Amino acid sequence: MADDGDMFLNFEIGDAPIKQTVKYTGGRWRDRVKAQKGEKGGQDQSKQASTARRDTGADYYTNRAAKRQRTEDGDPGRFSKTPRTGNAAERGPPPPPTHAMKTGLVSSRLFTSNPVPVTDFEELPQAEEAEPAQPSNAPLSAEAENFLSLGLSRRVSQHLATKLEMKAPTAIQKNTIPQLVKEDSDAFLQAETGSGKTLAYLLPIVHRILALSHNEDGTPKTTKVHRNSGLFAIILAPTRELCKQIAVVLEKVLRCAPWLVCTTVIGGESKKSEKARIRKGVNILIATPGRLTDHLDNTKVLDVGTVRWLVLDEGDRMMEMGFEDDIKTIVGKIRAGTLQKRNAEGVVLDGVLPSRRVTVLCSATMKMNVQKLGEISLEDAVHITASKSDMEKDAETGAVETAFSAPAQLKQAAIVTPAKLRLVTLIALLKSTFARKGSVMKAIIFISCADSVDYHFELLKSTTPRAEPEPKPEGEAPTKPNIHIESTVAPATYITSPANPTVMLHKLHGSLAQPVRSATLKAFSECKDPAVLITTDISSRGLDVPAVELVIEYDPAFAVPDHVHRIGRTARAGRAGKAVLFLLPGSEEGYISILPKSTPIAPQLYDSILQKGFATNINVPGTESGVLETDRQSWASRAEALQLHFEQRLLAPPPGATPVFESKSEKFAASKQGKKGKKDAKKDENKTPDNPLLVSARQAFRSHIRAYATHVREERIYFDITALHLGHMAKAFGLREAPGGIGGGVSRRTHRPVQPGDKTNKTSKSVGDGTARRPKKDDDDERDFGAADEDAGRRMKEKMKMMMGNMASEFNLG
Ligand SMILES: Nc1ncnc2c1ncn2[C@@H]1O[C@H](COP(=O)(O)OP(=O)(O)OP(=O)(O)O)[C@@H](O)[C@H]1O
Repeated sequence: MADDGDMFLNFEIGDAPIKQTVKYTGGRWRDRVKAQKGEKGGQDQSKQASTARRDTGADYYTNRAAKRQRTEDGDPGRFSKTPRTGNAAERGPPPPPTHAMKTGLVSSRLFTSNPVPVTDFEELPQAEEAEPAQPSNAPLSAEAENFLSLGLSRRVSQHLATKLEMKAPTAIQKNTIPQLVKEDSDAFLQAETGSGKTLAYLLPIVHRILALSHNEDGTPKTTKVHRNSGLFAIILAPTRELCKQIAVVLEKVLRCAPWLVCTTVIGGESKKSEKARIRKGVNILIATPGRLTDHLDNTKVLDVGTVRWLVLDEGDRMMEMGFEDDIKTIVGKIRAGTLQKRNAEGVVLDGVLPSRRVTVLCSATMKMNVQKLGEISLEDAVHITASKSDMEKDAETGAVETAFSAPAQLKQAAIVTPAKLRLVTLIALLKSTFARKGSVMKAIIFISCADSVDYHFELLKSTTPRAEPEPKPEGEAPTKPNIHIESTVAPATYITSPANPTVMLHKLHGSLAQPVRSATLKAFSECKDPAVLITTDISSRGLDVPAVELVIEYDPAFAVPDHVHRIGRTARAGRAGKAVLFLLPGSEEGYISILPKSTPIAPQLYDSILQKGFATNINVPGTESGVLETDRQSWASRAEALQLHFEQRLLAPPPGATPVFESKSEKFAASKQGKKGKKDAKKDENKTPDNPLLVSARQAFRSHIRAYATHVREERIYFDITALHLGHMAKAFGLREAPGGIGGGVSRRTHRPVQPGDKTNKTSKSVGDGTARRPKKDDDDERDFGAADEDAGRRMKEKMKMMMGNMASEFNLG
């Protein structure tokens, strides 16, 4: 069945519902055509429609769908590369008729020509049915274990219990702390996400530095230690956010020893002020590799002669981000200098601090590059895991074989959603998640790239201007608006409900200026209202926001270990959590089979999500009634009306502008309608300014498709760009057809509208076929899809060639 409804929509602009010719079904073909012509009121209009139909490529859907049905191999054991197509109606209970079907009003067809999942969902346990498992990353029982018995001083243990409310260690802390307190060997810590690895390495370091000036019982020694006594530890982490987070944890611990000082040196901040802080004296330095290398080269006052610990947190990520050379330089420089046995003030360090330089490598997952990092940085390291039996096994075999998995208490589900329905399913899921106040406080949505994050944030945020803050009583200073979060935090009207009227939307990615990134993360962490963070993989590592109860992978991770880190943002330290993965029907369903799971991942069909999410009205910002008007109150008609609403928003001309057209075919058809020549249409093209949301949608779509081509090689069998239906995927971006310019000269984040708070508008940098190497960055960032790898570039080209051959007219590629 062709997606006929779409072709007429290509002409439609503005908010008002548009009259469409009634679509006739049943009966003989000739009669249907006759009736259709009669309805249209004449030969001319009918001709025009058929031209438009050809131009928009609507026939393509019919042919392609029919072809798919014919080539269906029907082997249920295999994931067919090209999924079956069919109506939702063919797969089970038919969806309620859409309001378009009933009334002849235009709707955006979502439920036709969709691929059918290859999994038999009825056979599988549903997400809700899974038994809750015992938490695997929770603190141990306080009766059985405490920090004092692990060898930490009374001062530190009491501080943890009374001020930080941590009475007992987690399993990884139990196994790490005694080792690092007593021994001086290198260590490789590997444990689940949210299991407390940060304190596992920080506490022994603080304990041993504290021992320079204090006895075991807490009584002071004659030696005094202060910020100028030397730099004793360096902690490296891949992202600025993670560095700041580690610093916050360490500062809390150091409140029991306020004479010790830690600081961060990270990219995106003033080097001058970092130098000044180093000059004032620091005992523990937390840094991103790029910035530390810079300081080692240029900041003379940075003396690493007293450094006893080098911690590499999220080691695999640092390798992945191209910091291998920086890490080699750092390790080399630290090892090169003579180890000072006494500090400048004559305090004897050896015996209390390790008598050699200790390197600690931390990771929740194990990748090949971690082994390489181990070779660069570790010498005879002990492998420490949460389970003693794993450690014993590894010690016996001499190998590091511990499998990584998600925390046992984390509930996981996969929603198999056709591309066209992705956007409305996401909103339905969020709507039902936040339906009741207090049910879920915070959710994180992972999206493939920064452009797409920007677009989804703009699309979902409220369009109504924010209310002015209440005036303060006289004499009181007015609260200053936080300028850093003006463009990254906004109410999310579409996903609210009468019971939960305020949900705050946040966005975070690596192309935002550092003060904006920090302020946004802070706003999300401290938000008292329910909150959603839309983000890239920049937030997948180490981020610890305790109230995150739901993680949505709207775009699957580029490699399985990244998936484990992403879902690990919830279910931390023994808390409950849920993770939902969006997959397309067909080969993507097979991805579930390679995911490490402590509990089964229950695949779910999108129908139930839509049904639940759109059981009630959808709130829409900026309209008089405040809700989305549909003439039928069924979930399916609400879904289609919402999709149409988004498509209309994208096509609405900016205030005071002439209408904007999405494709050449639209321009051509519109020029014919208005009895204009092609020349006039060309003139219009020059005059018509694009709606910024439409520009953003196109850019997001392009970047998303490029990103899709960069899944790791082993997983491309599931994420096959050549099997992706670009037209359907465009719908998930509110676009009526896929924009061109995906495969050719790829420009790096340039067409994105500049937003307040963004870093300098990076100049356009064409990288030809997308094969250029990633530029070396000052610091952390997420993937840059302008510079997709060579292989991805080739596959993109293949895909484009294939698409060009079949449907150049539909997608306007060229
Ligand atoms: N002994 C403890 N008792 C209670 N809570 C703890 C304990 N140790 C750590 N936590 C809490 O557990 C959470 C997760 O800790 P942390 O961020 O160190 O985990 P992680 O293992 O490094 O996770 P990831 O691999 O995701 O980076 C933090 O909120 C921390 O405060």
